[in-house]
Amino acid sequence: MLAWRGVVVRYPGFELALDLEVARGEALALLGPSGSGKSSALRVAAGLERPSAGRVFLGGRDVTDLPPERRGVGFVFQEYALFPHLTVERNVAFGLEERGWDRARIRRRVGELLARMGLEAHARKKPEQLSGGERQRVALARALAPEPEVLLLDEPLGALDLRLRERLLLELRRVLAGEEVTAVFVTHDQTEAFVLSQRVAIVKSGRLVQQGAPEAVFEQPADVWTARFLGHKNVLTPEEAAALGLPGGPLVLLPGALRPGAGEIEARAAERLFYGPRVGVWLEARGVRLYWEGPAAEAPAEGASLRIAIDPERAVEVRP
Ligand SMILES: Nc1ncnc2c1ncn2[C@@H]1O[C@H](COP(=O)(O)OP(=O)(O)OP(=O)(O)O)[C@@H](O)[C@H]1O
Repeated sequence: MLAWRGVVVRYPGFELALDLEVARGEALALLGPSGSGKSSALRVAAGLERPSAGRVFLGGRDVTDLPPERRGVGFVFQEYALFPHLTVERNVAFGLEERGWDRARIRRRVGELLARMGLEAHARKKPEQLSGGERQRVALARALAPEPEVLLLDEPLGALDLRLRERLLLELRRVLAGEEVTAVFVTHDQTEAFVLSQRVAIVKSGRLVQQGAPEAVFEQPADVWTARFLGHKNVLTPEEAAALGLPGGPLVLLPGALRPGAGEIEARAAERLFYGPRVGVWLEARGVRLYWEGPAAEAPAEGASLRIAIDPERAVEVRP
């Protein structure tokens, strides 16, 4: 449905080189740290930026030379804010009027989207009268209104507080499934990428380092950098692995690999962090710092000495 083929974007001191395809109906997350080139990839797909080399395909058609409005993509970018002088419903209707939809059809589509986004009560308000989360939902409704085949979202939950993010995350997930749209979104937050997408593509310094289903990528990261970026805390050098009696390395210990209270390895609970539903404990064992997380009832007390076991089945080898 969407493909970057040999796409290169160059700025002073930076180069993005990308070959990537997104299937029809798929939700793909472009995941990477700040400055890795995710937004550039998205802007090239939207037509907001021309690549220095390579082509962009949409539905099998080469759209590299087409302007954004002729690509049939919807996008939600920070800089494309809502029209401040228009009400919520007029914002959502705007693109449909431009496309010459008849009034009855516009009214139907706008009503449907406002209902889906929980915005009916705000239909007559101006953007300045809305909260950040409501504005984000309007932007999403506006992008979805003309039934684009492809939806491009740059940090769609970027500026929101944690609770609102979680709520909008679920809504966005429902919308993506309900609209049967092909979606690509950019984020630096791995949980957001995991929850929303069927596939994640991880970008580092303008290069794709790994792609796959969220669980597959999490359970088998390509290398040490990717493992850490995805949030793994137990990433062991070969020396640390050897100290713990594990062959090979670098190794990533997957969740569930550490069992406190059983086994041969003597350890000390250096820090106990109460997160609410779960407790995190930093352990020191044979000169190696290890992280365990689980329910409070199973967590060792801070300062306690204990024995731990490591399940070698839950240790995966990664490239340095
Ligand atoms: N118009 C531009 N002119 C010059 N350099 C640019 C331009 N746009 C982006 N860059 C540079 O290209 C690199 C990649 O930028 P890009 O916005 O694609 O990264 P990103 O991964 O989306 O980052 P972030 O998560 O911070 O938005 C950065 O180093 C950035 O400074």
